[in-house]
Amino acid sequence: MIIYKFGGVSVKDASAIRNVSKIIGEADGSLTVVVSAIGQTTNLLEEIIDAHYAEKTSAKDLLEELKQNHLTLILDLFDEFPTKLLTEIQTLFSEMEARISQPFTQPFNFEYDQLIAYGELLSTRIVSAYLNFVGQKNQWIDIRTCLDADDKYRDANICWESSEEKVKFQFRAEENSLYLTQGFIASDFKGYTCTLGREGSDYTAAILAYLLNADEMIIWKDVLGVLNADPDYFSDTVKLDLIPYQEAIELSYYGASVIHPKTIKPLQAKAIPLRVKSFIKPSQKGTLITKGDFPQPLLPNFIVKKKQILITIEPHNFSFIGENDLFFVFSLINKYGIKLNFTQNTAVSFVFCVNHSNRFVNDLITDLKEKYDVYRTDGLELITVRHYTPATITEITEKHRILIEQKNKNTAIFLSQGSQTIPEVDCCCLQEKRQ
Ligand SMILES: Nc1ncnc2c1ncn2[C@@H]1O[C@H](COP(=O)(O)OP(=O)(O)O)[C@@H](O)[C@H]1O
Ligand SMILES: N[C@@H](CC(=O)OP(=O)(O)O)C(=O)O
Repeated sequence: MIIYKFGGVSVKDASAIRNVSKIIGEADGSLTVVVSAIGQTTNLLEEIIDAHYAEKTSAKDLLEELKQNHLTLILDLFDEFPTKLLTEIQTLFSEMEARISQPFTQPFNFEYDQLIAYGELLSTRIVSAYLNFVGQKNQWIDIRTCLDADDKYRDANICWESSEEKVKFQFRAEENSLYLTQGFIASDFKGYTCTLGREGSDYTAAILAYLLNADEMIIWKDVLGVLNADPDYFSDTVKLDLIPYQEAIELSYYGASVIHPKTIKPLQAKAIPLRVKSFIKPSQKGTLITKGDFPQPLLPNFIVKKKQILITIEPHNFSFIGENDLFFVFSLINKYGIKLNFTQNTAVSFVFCVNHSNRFVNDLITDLKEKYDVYRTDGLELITVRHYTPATITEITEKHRILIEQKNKNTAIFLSQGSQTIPEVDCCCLQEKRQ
C-alpha cells in the first residue's frame, strides 16, 4: 500500500483536481489517498464559526459564500450534471446550516470540530466523484468510522489500538484498490467528530501509513520538495534531496510549515519512507525523508514564524520565578491548549511566544494577571536557523531588530522585534490616548 496526501492547494480548483487525477493514474498498486479541504475552506469555516460564536449574522452569508465556491468548482469540474454528488453536497450544507441556525450550546472547541470537519467531507466527496466519473474507480471512506481519538477537541490524540483493526479492515489492500479519505478528522469514543490540529492531514496520512504498514507515503505540494527556507519569504532557496527522520522532526518542530510536526514519528517507527513531491512537476524526485545520517554538507535552514505574541510575566516585588510559578503557568497554558513556540526564563521573569491566531491568549493573560505583572508584545517574528554559520548569524542580526537570541549547538532562534513592549494593563488606555 502507498499513501498519498493532497493538501488544500493541490485541490484548490477544477484544473488542480484534474491534475490530482492524473497523478493518481500514474501510481502502481494499491493506493490510499488522503485529501484536505479545498483551498482556503478551513480558514473560511473558522470565520463562520467565529462569526456564529460572536452571534453575528455574517455567519450565514459566509456559509453561502462557501457553498457557492463549492458549487462553482463542481460545475467547472464535470462535463455532465453530477446529480448524485450535488445531492450529497447539498445535504452537507443543510447540516451546516442547521448547526448555525441556533446558538452553540456546547463548549467552543467541541462546536468548532463539529463544523470545521465539513471542509474535508466536502472535498473528498467531490474528488471521489470526479475520479469515479473519469473511470478511476475508488472507494470513499469516512475516516471517522475507523480512526478513533480522544475528546481533546481541536487537538485530539489518536487511540492507536482501537483504530488499528478497523483501519486495516476498511483499507485492506486488494489488487489495485484505490481508497479516498479525509485528513485532519477522526471520531471520539462517543462518536462525535474531533480534529487532530490545524494542518493535521499530513499526520492522518502518516497514521494510516503506520497502521497499514505502507511501503511509502508521498505528500504532494506546490514546491519541489522541502527547501532550506520558505520560498515565500526567502529567495535562492535550495531543495533538500535527503533528510533523516530526526532532522525532519526538528525542522517541523521549529515551524517548517511544509510538514506537520506530528507526521514523522509514526513513519520513523516503521521506517516508512516519506517523499515530499511537487504536484506541478510530479516526475521530479522531490525530497526523501528516511532513516540515515545527515547528508553532507549541512545547509543552514531558515524557518520563520510570523505574527508572534511575546508574553512576559514577572512576579510582583521582583521575587524569583520558581518551580511553583512554572507549574502554575504551564497548567494554565495546558488548560487553554496553547502551543508555545519559544520559552526563556530568567531569575525574575518567564517569557514565551504564542501564535497571534490563538483565540485563548487573552483568557490566559487575564488568569496570569491574578498572580503576576504581565507584558504583551504583538507583531513579532521568530526566526530559527538550523545549522547556522557565523555568516548566517551576521546576516540575520544585521537585517533584523533582535529582541532575544537563543542558541544551542545546532540551532539559533531569534525573536525579531516589530513593535514596542507595553504592559498589557495599559494597552487600552494607550490606544485611547492615541486616537
Ligand atoms: N522549508 C520549506 N520548504 C518548502 N515549502 C515551505 C517550507 N516552509 C514553508 N513552506 C511553504 O509551504 C507551502 C506548502 O504547504 P501548504 O501551503 O501548507 O500546502 P498544503 O495546504 O497543500 O498542504 C509552500 O508553498 C511554501 O510556501
Ligand atoms: N484542512 C485542514 C487540514 C490540513 O492539513 O490542511 P492542509 O493539508 O491544506 O494544510 C487545515 O487547513 O488545517
